Amino acid sequence: MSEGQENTAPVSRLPRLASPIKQTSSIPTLATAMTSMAPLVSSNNANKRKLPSSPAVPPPKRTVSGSSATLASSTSAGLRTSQRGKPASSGFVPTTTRKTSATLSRPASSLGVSTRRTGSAGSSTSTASSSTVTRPRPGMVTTKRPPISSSNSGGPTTRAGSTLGRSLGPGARPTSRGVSPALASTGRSAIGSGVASAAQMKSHDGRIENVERMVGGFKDLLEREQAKISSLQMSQVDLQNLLQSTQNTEREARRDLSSASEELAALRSAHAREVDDLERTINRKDREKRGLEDELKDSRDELSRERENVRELKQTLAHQSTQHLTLSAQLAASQTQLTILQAEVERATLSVSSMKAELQVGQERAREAETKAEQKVKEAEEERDRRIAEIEEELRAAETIRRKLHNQVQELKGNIRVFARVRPALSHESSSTDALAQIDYGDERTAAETGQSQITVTARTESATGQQREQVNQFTFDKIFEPKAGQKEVFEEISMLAQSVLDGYNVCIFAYGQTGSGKSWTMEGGQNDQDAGMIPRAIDMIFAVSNNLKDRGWKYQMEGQFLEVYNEVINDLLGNGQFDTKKHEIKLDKDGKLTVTDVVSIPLSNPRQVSTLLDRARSRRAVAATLMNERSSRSHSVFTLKVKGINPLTDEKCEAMLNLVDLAGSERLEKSGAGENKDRLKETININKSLSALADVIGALGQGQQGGHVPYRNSTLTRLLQTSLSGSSKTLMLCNLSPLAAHLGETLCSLRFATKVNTTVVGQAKKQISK
Ligand SMILES: Nc1ncnc2c1ncn2[C@@H]1O[C@H](COP(=O)(O)OP(=O)(O)OP(=O)(O)O)[C@@H](O)[C@H]1O
Repeated sequence: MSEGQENTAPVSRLPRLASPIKQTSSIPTLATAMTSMAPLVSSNNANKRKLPSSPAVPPPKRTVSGSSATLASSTSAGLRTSQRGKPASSGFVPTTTRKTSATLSRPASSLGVSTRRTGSAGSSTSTASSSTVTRPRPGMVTTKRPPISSSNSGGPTTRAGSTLGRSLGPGARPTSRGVSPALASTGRSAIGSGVASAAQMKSHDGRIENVERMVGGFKDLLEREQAKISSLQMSQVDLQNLLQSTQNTEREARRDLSSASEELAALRSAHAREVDDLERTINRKDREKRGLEDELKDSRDELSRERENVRELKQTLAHQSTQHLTLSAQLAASQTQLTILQAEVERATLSVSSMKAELQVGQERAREAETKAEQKVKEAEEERDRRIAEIEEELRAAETIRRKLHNQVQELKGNIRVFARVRPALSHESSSTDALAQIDYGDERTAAETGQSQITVTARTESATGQQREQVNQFTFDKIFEPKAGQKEVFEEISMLAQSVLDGYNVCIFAYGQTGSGKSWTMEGGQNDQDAGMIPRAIDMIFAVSNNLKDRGWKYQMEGQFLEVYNEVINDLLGNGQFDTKKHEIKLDKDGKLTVTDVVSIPLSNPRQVSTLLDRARSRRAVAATLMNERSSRSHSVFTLKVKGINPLTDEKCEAMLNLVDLAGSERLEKSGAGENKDRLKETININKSLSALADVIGALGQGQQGGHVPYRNSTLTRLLQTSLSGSSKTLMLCNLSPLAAHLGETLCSLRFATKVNTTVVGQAKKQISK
């Protein structure tokens, strides 16, 4: 609330003080009139000395009595108001009131003096004035003209007449109309001087008459003034009474004002508190309103959700009603079934009870039987343990015998054995009869009985005369594998050799044949288990057998190394870096143990490590494309598994090596297509040199040159395989053959080489006993 607004309310609450304000404003008017009249009263005496030059203006009787009446009514109204209620202080003007009182007091005193003088002037006038004062009524001031004679009698009138006579001069004479004696004496003295003429006398008479009229007028005026004075005195009394009551009213008004101010202040503070309270209430209500609006919004949302739920529930209800009907029908059917089943259950319960009784009898019997059986089992276990111990002892003896027999068989078979394997025609190769060479295989039953397999290769040539000639070439080997033979079948024949490694014999299996005849396939094989070649299968088997031999006291340690002979240089295929830059030397100690310097040998604890090892070696192999095979290997690869075994039970030890060799392609120079390429030419020359050195070594061994010279040193390959090609080792050559007619010449060369090896009788294999 603003300052202006605060001030407005109290003012509007003080209408009762309007009358005193009017009264106050009327007081100065009355006072002014009285003040203006005071000189008139006081000038009565002066007028007696100095006559006015014009007739007096009739007195404003109505104004005075009207003012008195207004004043009286205003005063009485103000008093009534004051007595009835509490007048507002703000509407009251004390300063003006005080000023009015002061103004009023002065004329009152002057009037009092004048009244006293008037009273002493004549008893009739004094009486009239007294009666006027004692009965103050507004209409009492009249224009009644007092008789001139009464005016002439009395001191003041005489003094006035003498004064007038002095002013008129010595010529003035007294008149019967009440001219003052002084004036009359003045006229008489003038006449008495006898100087004035008749005209002058006439003029003087006129003047005297005028003066007399003026005197009469003055008297009338005087009377009216006296009447006014009386009236004013009455008014003064009224005013004094009014003043007194006004002062009382003022005091009351002041008290009222004070209490009103206090009340106003209290009201203002209360109002302010109320306003604060209201503002707080409004704020709280606003917050409540916002909260309610939020709640309303939430409620609406919830309502809409509930409606949605109700709608869904109705749908669900309808659906469930349908289901309920269906279920009711099913329930009725089920109850029927239940009744039937309950009957059956009752029957079954009866039979169960009888069975339980039987079961109890049976259980007792079973317990008895169990006790007997446990006793028997215990006896049987003791017998079994005793028997196992006996069998193990027998087994160990049998193992020793088996080893002896196994090696005797191997020796009987010859320490160098030759298998031939013909690969199938590949998908990209023509499978027409003309494309394939005519290769026939001997009877399998005969082969099984004799231990020797035959292969017949028929070569058709045309003579210079155009005659068709047919050359039949028959070869006999330890085993011949037809194209349909899988990796598993081939390995079954090799596994006995691989097992000999665990018996302490050096074993060398090498794949020989022209490029693309299937050497790598036979030795390494494909990626899946079915296509796995001889190397992974041999490793798997050796680990499996070594595990089995643990029961018989054998403990084995194994290491693998993978070397490559390329252009007569040894590369370590497990070495670090992409290319092996180290120079490796082959060393043979006096105990006949062969080692290669600076090659990585990886300890093998499980067969899975071997596939990682083969992948690593394969990526490092020098592979070059030739006309014969798009992925032709131009080097000899030699995988060596070193095995060390110890049997604390039998106090046996053994140490041996398994060499699995994938020889480079054996094709002749003109077939390899390497003639125009120097690198290829060098590769082919080195390959042929090493292979012919291998043939020479085998040939030398075959000629029975025991203790004679065997040309191992003619090639790196024969030096590396020296221990495996000596009489103390077991050697297997796998001769790989192509089925294609186009490769017939190479096939016959390979078969002849293999026959040469096969007929070689190498000395007895010797078990390698480690020291
Ligand atoms: N018995 C087989 N069964 C199925 N595919 C074979 C068989 N033998 C060889 N192959 C396939 O014949 C192709 C040539 O074989 P492989 O690479 O083993 O010949 P290679 O004599 O080792 O040749 P290189 O001397 O150039 O290494 C390969 O694609 C191989 O998969």
